[in-house]
Amino acid sequence: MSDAPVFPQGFLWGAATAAHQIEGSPLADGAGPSIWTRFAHTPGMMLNGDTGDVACDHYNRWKDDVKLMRELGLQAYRFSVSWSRILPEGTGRVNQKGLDFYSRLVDELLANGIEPLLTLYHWDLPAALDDRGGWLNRDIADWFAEYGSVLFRALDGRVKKWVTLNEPWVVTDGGYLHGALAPGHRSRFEAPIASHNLMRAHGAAVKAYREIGKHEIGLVVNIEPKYPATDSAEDQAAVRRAHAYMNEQYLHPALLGHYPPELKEIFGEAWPEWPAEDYALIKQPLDFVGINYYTRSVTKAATSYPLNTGVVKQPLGTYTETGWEVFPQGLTDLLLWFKQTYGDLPVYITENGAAFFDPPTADVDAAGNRRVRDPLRMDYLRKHLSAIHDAIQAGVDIRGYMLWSFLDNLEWSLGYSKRFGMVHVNYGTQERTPKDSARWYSEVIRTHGRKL
Ligand SMILES: CO[C@H](O)c1c[n+]2c([nH]1)[C@H](O)[C@@H](O)[C@H](O)[C@H]2CO
Repeated sequence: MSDAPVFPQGFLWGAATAAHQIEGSPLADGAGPSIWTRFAHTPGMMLNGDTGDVACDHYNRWKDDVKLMRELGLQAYRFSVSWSRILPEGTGRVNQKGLDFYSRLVDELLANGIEPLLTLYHWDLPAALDDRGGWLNRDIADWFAEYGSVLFRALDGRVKKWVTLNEPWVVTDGGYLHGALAPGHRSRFEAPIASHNLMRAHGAAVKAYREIGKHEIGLVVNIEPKYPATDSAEDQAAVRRAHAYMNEQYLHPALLGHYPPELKEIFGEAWPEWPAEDYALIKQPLDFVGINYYTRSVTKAATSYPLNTGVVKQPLGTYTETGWEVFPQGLTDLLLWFKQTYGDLPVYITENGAAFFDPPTADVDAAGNRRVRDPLRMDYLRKHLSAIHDAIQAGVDIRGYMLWSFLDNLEWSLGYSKRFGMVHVNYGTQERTPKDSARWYSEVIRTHGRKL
């Protein structure tokens, strides 16, 4: 028997995407605009002026995409729903054609033996709600619960694994503090308010699910291990701030009912005192947590806004096209920290992957088959799956792995310049070509990890 890792029976192997990154047709069939429709059509916001108007045309090609998922042997598919397809004004009137799109998609997945994992919010807030304050308006907790309830009533039972939010940290840090993502605000006063309302909305949606749904619901966070650049007191303190800001800011209130104290230190007068009932709302019992892992940060004290930390590039490190260090050990370390800090709540790795330079068109090999050779991605994935197996062996309850991403897609404000897909997309022709990593992943799934 080879000593290759074998994953637990029932471990769920899949891949992930998000609505605005793959669907295209953002205003089709009565859908309302989202903040990303607006952001992408605001000059200067998107690299090369790219938009999500076409993307991977998944809104029209969804059936063939599900067929390809089956051919690749995926057991699960994590996707997100565009809120403004369901509720064009964000609340009130339901757009049945929007709901029908996702209902058909779920049925097609199930008919092909693929389990749907549905994310309610992957960053594409209805523009109509942004006009009413969006994540800065405390009413958004009710708006989000209303939206979630429409989907819970329509799809629960066919969908058995729900996620409320994808990465509240990125929504806040990118959308309200640094402005690199929609809605493009830059305020250390707005960021804590948006962040807190995101978590209130998460809690309100979980509460609503407990009244309507009969299956599982969780939260997806992006977390990243922070290692001190030196053992100096300044660098250790910088690690403490960076760790609290990214890794504890969302998991602590959701699972422990309080924020880490460092946030008050970081934001100072911009950190409000929240009412006790907010913490009770946020801390709803969860069935699982999704962890999105990409890289680590070697952290030092520095002058930066508002964290006063910096990341130290590793001279011997390997880096991806997005400038992230390849560091699989960080995933094992992080999963052990999660278990030690929050206990034995089930975990899914809901995103893991990398952008490397993949050619814009597929080659044709000697046998005439289109091929995209991506050895760096295969190496990245192999090492991270091995790191996950190490954590499982150490007792972390990891239930599944969703590779980011099923398709090359719109990398937000970086446009189509970064390719994360296991399947190559020729954006000119919309041709899909499974990369070598996809063929390899199929074998990993078929052998429960023995082919790592
Ligand atoms: C900062 O890394 C985050 O964990 C992260 C990385 N990623 C994400 N979050 C998002 O969930 C995806 O929509 C991105 O496409 C994907 C690749 O950038």
